[in-house]
Amino acid sequence: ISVWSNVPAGPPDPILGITEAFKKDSSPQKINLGVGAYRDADGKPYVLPSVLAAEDKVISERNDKEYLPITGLGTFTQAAAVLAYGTDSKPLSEGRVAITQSLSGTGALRIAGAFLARHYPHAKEIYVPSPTWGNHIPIFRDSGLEVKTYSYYDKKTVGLDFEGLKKDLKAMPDKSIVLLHACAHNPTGIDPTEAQWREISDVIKSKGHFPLIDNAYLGFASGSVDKDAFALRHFVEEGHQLILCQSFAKNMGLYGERVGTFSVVCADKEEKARVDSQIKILVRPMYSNPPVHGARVASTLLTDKKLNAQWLAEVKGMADRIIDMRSTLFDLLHELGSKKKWDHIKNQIGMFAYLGISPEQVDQLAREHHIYLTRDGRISVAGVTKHNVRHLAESLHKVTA
Ligand SMILES: Cc1[nH+]cc(COP(=O)(O)O)c(/C=N/[C@@H](CC(=O)O)C(=O)O)c1O
Repeated sequence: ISVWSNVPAGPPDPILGITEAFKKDSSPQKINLGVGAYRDADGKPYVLPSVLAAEDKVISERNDKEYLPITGLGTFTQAAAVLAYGTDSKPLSEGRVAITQSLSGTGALRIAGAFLARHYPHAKEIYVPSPTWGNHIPIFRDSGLEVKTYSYYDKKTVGLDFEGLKKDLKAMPDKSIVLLHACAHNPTGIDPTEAQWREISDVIKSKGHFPLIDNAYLGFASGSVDKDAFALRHFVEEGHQLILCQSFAKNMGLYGERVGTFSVVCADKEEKARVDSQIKILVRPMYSNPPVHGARVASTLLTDKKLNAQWLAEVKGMADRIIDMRSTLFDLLHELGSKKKWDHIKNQIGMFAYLGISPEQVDQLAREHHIYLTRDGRISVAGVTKHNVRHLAESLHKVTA
């Protein structure tokens, strides 16, 4: 018998599998609201003009294609760190942030899982919000950590279960590892307020928990980098020694270029050097060194003043279009006479809206209305446009009336 006869057929990815189903649908009315990838006003993939301009500049430099260092392109990682931690970040100015380029956000999270499993002395499990981005669970499980959850979403209010969240943080063993979404929580689109972030930081500090911050939407959520970086920068100012995972897939539209960073806030320069050495020991046998093109484009966008200003305007443009579609969908549902409360569609932030509908209603939207979204009722608002928002509103009204 074949050597692989014991390999079972596995299920399609809950998110990427939606796109497969969408592609099979021949209806001209079909809408893909599954994968969290930005679409322009015509529903097309969007390559930011500032990215194209940066790419032209990179290509004109006729660079070589030598290996990058294990931790990637230094000009990129330094600039990416400043973007996230801020120009006046103490740990950065004191030279105590160890950082490596990563294979986008997923790669950064995988390095985080492996680093914590190997070096974190107090626990071998990680607490993630319930719900969280689907891929978080296998990333940390495959890294050798046990995955547990803490309360996050309140079905009744389609809002944050803040009391439950604090209760769970207090109930965890001291020094637990806690995953936090820096902004634009996936899949709910529900973020703590600044006041709630301050309380969360206090509870985490009182318990000595370790914050692992996933920042996949910096600038893309509110349109302002500084606003979206509030939680991260507050935690750093409060003295938390955290890990940060950055992705430039969404805010630069560099999805397929796989551009991100993994960084660790250390106690001092000497510790940073030790941590840096262990990051290299982890990465070298994982993929040796990262792809160079996307990092050069991102580095140009972060360091060239004119292109940086253009890029920030374009990120705000993407955020604004999504925010506009939230209001349009809300208004249309109201116009159609829906009796349901849909305020959460407007109040949520970032790429996604968590509709609060059932898996059966999700199936009905696909089967009867050719609208594709993940079974948890999450839609990528980035996939909603002026052309398809009426079909979406009418269909949503029909399945929830
Ligand atoms: C919270 C979060 N963190 C990390 C990532 C990783 O993205 P990367 O391309 O590795 O930088 C994603 C991607 N989320 C969307 C795409 C996907 O599932 O891969 C999504 O939720 O649809 C996240 O939503």
